[in-house]
Amino acid sequence: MSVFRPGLFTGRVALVTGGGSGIGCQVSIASRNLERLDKAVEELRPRGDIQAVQCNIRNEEDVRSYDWLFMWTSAAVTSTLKTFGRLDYLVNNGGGQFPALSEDITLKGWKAVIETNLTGTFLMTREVYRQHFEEHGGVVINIVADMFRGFPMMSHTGAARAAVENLTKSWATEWAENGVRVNAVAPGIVFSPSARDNYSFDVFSEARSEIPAKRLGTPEEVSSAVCFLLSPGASFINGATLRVDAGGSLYSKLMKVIPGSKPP
Ligand SMILES: CCCCCCCCC/C=C/C(=O)SCCNC(=O)CCNC(=O)[C@H](O)C(C)(C)COP(=O)(O)OP(=O)(O)OC[C@H]1O[C@@H](n2cnc3c(N)ncnc32)[C@H](O)[C@@H]1OP(=O)(O)O
Ligand SMILES: NC(=O)C1=CN([C@@H]2O[C@H](COP(=O)(O)OP(=O)(O)OC[C@H]3O[C@@H](n4cnc5c(N)ncnc54)[C@H](OP(=O)(O)O)[C@@H]3O)[C@@H](O)[C@H]2O)C=CC1
Repeated sequence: MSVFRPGLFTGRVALVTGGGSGIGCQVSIASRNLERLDKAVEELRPRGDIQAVQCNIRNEEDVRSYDWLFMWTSAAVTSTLKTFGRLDYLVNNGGGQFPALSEDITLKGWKAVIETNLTGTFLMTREVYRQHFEEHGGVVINIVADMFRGFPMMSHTGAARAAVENLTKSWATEWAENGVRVNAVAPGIVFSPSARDNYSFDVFSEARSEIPAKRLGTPEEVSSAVCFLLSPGASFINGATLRVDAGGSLYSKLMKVIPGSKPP
C-alpha cells in the first residue's frame, strides 16, 4: 500500500495482512511466509517504519492475544502494539483462492478458502477490536473482490467475500459508538504473480479485453482507495464497499461489445 498523501498518516500505525506498506505511517505487515515478508520489509523500509510479523490468519493461536495465563503471545496484534505503542488501522488484505468448478472443490479446498478469506478476516478484526479499537477507535478496511454477480469458477471465494461484505456492515453498526469505521474495497482485476500461477492459461491477457477500460488495475490504484477510506476525508463513510474496478463489475457484453473483446 502506498499512501497518496504522505503527511496525512504521520504518527499513525497500520497492521496490514498480506503485505503492503504506508509512507509516513508505521506499519506491521503480516503473512505466513517470513522470507517473503522480510524481503518486502527491505524494499519498503526507505518509505517508512515497517516490521514483519509471521501470522497465519486462519490460525486463532497466531492471531489472538493471550494464552490461558494471560501472557502475551507473539501474535500479530500484540506485536504491533508492543513495537509501535498504538494501532489506528487494520487492512485485511491477506487472501486467495484457486479457480475450480464448484463440483470439483474438495471439502479441504473449500475450508482453505473460507478460512483464509472469511475466518481470517473475522479473527484479525475481532482481535484488533478487543485489544485496541474498542477503547481507542480505529478504521478497518476489508479487501474483497468482484463477486457482485456471483463468482463462477471461484464460488468459494465469492461466498467468503460476500460474507465479508456483510460483516463489514455488521461491524460498522456494532462498533460505530466506539469510534470504529469499517469499510470494504472490491478490486477489479489487478496483475498478481500468484493469481497468474494459479491458472493454466494467461488469465490476465484474457481478462484485459473484457474490462471496459481495456487494461488491468494497478496495486497503487487499489491502495489509494484504501488510503482514502482510512483517512479523515472518509470520516462519514461507514459500512460501504468501494469498487475499484473501472466499472468492470457493471459490464456485460450483452449490453455493449467493447471493441477487441470476444462477442457473446
Ligand atoms: C477471463 C477470466 C477472468 C477471470 C478473473 C479472475 C482474475 C483473478 C483475480 C484474482 C484474484 C486474486 O485474489 S489474486 C490473489 C490470488 N492469490 C492467491 O490466490 C494465492 C494462492 N492461493 C492460495 O494460497 C490457495 O488457493 C489457498 C487455498 C487460498 C490457500 O492454500 P494453502 O496451500 O494454504 O491451503 P491448504 O490448507 O494447504 O489447502 C490446500 C487445499 O486447497 C485445494 N487447492 C489449492 N489449490 C488448488 C488448485 N489450484 N486446484 C484445486 N484445488 C486446490 C486443495 O484441496 C488443497 O489440498 P491438497 O489437494 O491436499 O493440497
Ligand atoms: N489481484 C487481483 O486481481 C485481486 C485481488 N484481490 C484480493 O486482494 C488481496 C491481495 O491480492 P494480491 O496482492 O493480488 O495477491 P497475493 O497473492 O500477492 O497476496 C495475497 C497475500 O495474502 C497472504 N495470505 C494468504 N493466506 C494467508 C494466511 N492464511 N495468513 C496470512 N496471510 C495470508 C499471502 O502471503 P503468505 O503466502 O506469505 O501468507 C499474500 O501476501 C487478496 O485478498 C486478493 O484475493 C481481490 C480481487 C482481485
